[in-house]
Amino acid sequence: MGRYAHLERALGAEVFAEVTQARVLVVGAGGIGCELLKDLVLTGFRDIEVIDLDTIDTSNLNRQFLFRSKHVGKPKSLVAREAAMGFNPDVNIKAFLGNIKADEFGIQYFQTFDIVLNALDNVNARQHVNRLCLAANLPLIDSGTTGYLGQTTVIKKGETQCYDCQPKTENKKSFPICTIRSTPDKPVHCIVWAKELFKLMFGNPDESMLSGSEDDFADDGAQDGGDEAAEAGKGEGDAASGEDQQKEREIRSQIVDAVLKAKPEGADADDADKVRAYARGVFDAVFDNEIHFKLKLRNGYKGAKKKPTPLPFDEAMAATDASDPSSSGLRDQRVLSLNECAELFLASVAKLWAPARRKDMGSMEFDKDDREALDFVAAASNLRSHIFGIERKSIFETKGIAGNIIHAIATTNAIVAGIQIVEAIKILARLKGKKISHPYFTSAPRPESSNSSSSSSSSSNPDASASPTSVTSDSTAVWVVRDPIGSGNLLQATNLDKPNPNCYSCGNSTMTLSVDATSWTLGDLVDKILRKSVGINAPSIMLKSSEIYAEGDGLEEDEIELFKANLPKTLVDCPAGGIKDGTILDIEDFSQSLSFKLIISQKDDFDKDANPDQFELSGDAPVSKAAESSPDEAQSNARGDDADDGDLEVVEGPTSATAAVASKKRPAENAAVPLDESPSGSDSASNGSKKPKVSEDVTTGDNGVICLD
Ligand SMILES: Nc1ncnc2c1ncn2[C@@H]1O[C@H](COP(=O)(O)OP(=O)(O)OP(=O)(O)O)[C@@H](O)[C@H]1O
Ligand SMILES: [Zn+2]
Repeated sequence: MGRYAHLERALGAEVFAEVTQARVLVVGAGGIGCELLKDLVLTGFRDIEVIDLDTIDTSNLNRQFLFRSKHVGKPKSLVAREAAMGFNPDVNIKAFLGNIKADEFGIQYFQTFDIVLNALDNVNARQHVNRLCLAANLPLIDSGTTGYLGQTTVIKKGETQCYDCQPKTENKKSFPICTIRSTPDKPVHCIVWAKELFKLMFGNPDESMLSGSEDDFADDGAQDGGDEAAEAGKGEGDAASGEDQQKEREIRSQIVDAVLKAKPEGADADDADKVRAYARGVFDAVFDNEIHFKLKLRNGYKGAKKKPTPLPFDEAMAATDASDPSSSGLRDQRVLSLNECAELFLASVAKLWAPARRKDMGSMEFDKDDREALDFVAAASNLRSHIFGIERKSIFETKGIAGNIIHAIATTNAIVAGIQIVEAIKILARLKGKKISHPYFTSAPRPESSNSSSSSSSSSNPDASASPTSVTSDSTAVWVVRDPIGSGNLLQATNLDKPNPNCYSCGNSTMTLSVDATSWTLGDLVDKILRKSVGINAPSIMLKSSEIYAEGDGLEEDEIELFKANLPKTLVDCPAGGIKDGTILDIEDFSQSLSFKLIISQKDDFDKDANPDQFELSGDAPVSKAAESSPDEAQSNARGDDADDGDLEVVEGPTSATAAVASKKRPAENAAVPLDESPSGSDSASNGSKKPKVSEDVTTGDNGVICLD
């Protein structure tokens, strides 16, 4: 124990003993997860399990210090385990390569732990862990970072807000199509355009807004002022705009010809000169001819802050501008010269046409980690930026913008992981009713007024700090901020919020049902639980966004038949993946204006005498929300439902993983602290809402913008 003597002194022998005995689950072995494992082992924790679904990528090595280049391609969890055990071979770490959402990690699995530490990068997995921790009544410590900003929070059923208590508002940014096509004035506009060109050249051209289908013209027409303009009728402007549109169409079809019809086919594709000629043809079409012709139109580039200048290929190749001398020598960190951009454009097209990649031609999707795709987008966007007089960006910066990421910083990850450990120790001490000697651990959260933002609607949790039974009495949410606040602190603690009573995950309307899902049928569930125990009249049951059962008015004959056919099925054999341990059902009764979540916990060892019905139901029965506003709205937000209004949006900057914990009490200086997550991750919007056709990066329509195209 010698190596831990200092910890024993700080924590006291009793609490330290709890640390050595606690069973800890770490979810994620990426940037934060690696730090957590190292910290846990060095703090004396000995019984740890870690789960991660991914393998190690070269790009992880700069901050995930348990990994070395020889580990690239190996499972993160297993390698992290090996490395962490190197710090103390006596610890017991179990590692799983798998998805935390897999059936094997259900409520029963969670219940074997004392505490759960999240080190995840997406909303969906966080929501899942949150719900399982609620169902298993386990304390969860969540964390996240975005660049220099970070945050940790503690979640405990009934005591604090859970991850779903605050609806997540995605930080979506939309760009009008005409900005992307004709009037860019920021690097991001050119990068979005370059991704559309990538789609046109290598992906599904129909999905590229540069393909210029007739539909697009119709849409654009609507933007031009829509019905009113159409009705205003026959003015000269309209005639001009009609003429312009005709020419515009011609220009666009020339581009499409250069990109699609001139594609090197068959043997030509193996001929380097032919591929280069193709790349050159595209260059001429989009960087020279289009600009040249559109400038001649009456309304050409109307609304552009700065008129573009065509860029003939030879001019680009002969350019002698230096690449940014102030930046480092690394190619990705430098702003490339014009000549380098042109060369990179040709070279990346050639590499994307290499035989190994050709099978994906026509279906490629831009991926920021795909070297050639990134080079292409960096080259094309910078060439366009030059044409429109917009500042150019390094490949590294382009990667961030194109992939909607904020680069992770190792130090921030290390800080939040350290805080998670401190918070974990506080909770463990409370759980076991032990006192920690060191004052750091027992100082109560600071008063909200001293550090909260202007929002006053957020309620602190005086109950939690006051109640001796609460395990989160000493717990705080902690913010890592970029600029020192007050006395020079970069860390700021705030009280934990009380649970939101209307939360669909932890609010009153959550019940847990323990049954044997392999023998109970859906009919049993409807009859014994929903009707007899909960008192539902006309239940509708949703499983992962699919309705598996419903009754009541307004159903078609064939629907009724379909639902009835599900009743004799055992729970595990129900549609949409079945109902099993950890499944969360959304139950609704429209006739009573009532809805709640039913969490299933697998159990088959009931005492048949004491419990002849062989089920246990816990939680408060739902109450009718007829008079209240329904939580559905919040729910759909939090799930990232897209409003189906045909708008196309780009998620800019960090999303809300964090809004999660980042409720209203964040320090004012720190306007948006999101958790570590690639906002482009589609995980957060996975409920099958219809994806817009053109592009996820671009939106149609922007009031008041007159669009030529
Ligand atoms: N559902 C899930 N089950 C298990 N592990 C998950 C799940 N979702 C995400 N993870 C893991 O969480 C970790 C998050 O770590 P981190 O944010 O550092 O991501 P990364 O993929 O390593 O880095 P980057 O996204 O910046 O390239 C990743 O290793 C990822 O595999
Ligand atoms: Zn909640």
